[in-house]
Amino acid sequence: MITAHALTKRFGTTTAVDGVDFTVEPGRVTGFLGPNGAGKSTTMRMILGLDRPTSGSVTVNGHRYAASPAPLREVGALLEAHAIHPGRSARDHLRWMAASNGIPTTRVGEVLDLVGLDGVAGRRAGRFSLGMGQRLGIAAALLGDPPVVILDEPVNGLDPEGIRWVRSLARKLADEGRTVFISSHLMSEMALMADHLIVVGRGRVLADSSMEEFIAGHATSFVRVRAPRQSEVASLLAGRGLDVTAVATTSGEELHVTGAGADAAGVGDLVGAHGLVLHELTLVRSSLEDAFMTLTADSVEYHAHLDAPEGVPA
Ligand SMILES: Nc1ncnc2c1ncn2[C@@H]1O[C@H](COP(=O)(O)OP(=O)(O)OP(=O)(O)O)[C@@H](O)[C@H]1O
Repeated sequence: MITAHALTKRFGTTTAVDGVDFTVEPGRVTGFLGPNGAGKSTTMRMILGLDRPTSGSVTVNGHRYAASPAPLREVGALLEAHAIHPGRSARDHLRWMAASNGIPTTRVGEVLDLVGLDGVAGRRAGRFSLGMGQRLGIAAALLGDPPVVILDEPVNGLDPEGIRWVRSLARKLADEGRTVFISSHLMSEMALMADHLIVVGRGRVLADSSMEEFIAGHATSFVRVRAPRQSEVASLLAGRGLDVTAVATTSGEELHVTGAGADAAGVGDLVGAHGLVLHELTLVRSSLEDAFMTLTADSVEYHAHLDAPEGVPA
């Protein structure tokens, strides 16, 4: 279990992590989601004792990780920038790590097999693709068979097969009862991988809930209606207690209908019973990606202002 309490990290005038509290529990995959610069890597580095908190604390299984006598057996971590000697083979890299941590070298073969690198274990790591490098980093993280696994953006650079593999590995590790903490800036990825979600923006926790609760609370939907006699349809629906908003689009005005009972069939039946004609009736679900963007909109460090003409500040 990982526990952060009022955890804060400042770099000069930048507050990278701003008084966060959270718990990462065993037996489930916890997604750590936030836009670039939200403070995810800094938080993970503090968990691992690589950065010292400015104030507050973070513990792994009740104590500071840096104080652990057998670090690799307690926490396995893949950080974004992992240093591997380019001239050393994958097998030698892992053997060296095992030896310096008192782990039997027989474990090296097991983890190489687990991550699918057994066929290329003798090749120099400097020649590895980004995806192979990620797999090697994950192999290193699992070397000590740790009960706590921390992976910072593990799917970066992986192809779809590799992404699916990370997903099933995370599931397997959680099912074995381990604490699995995975960062990402992609909501779509987290939705498929995590049971629990901690969303951060500008160093603060914006949401901490089960994936199910997050979806129920944030994924919204509305019914899009177009009709030749639009204002009559609008007043009919509003008269039944539905929330109706007229929205101007490039292809003319449309109605967005929300509220209890705002399903496409109900809207269609009601309008039909009053002899009115519809040209469009669509249930539109906002994606989880939209929910994440809305939640973190104020926390994004660098916005792309695509609609601003060149040279004009947006
Ligand atoms: N060593 C450092 N010195 C100065 N500022 C830093 C340092 N490390 C991180 N920061 C700043 O702290 C903030 C949080 O960075 P961090 O890397 O933790 O975010 P992140 O959520 O992991 O983002 P990304 O997805 O881009 O890696 C950013 O504004 C970053 O520029």
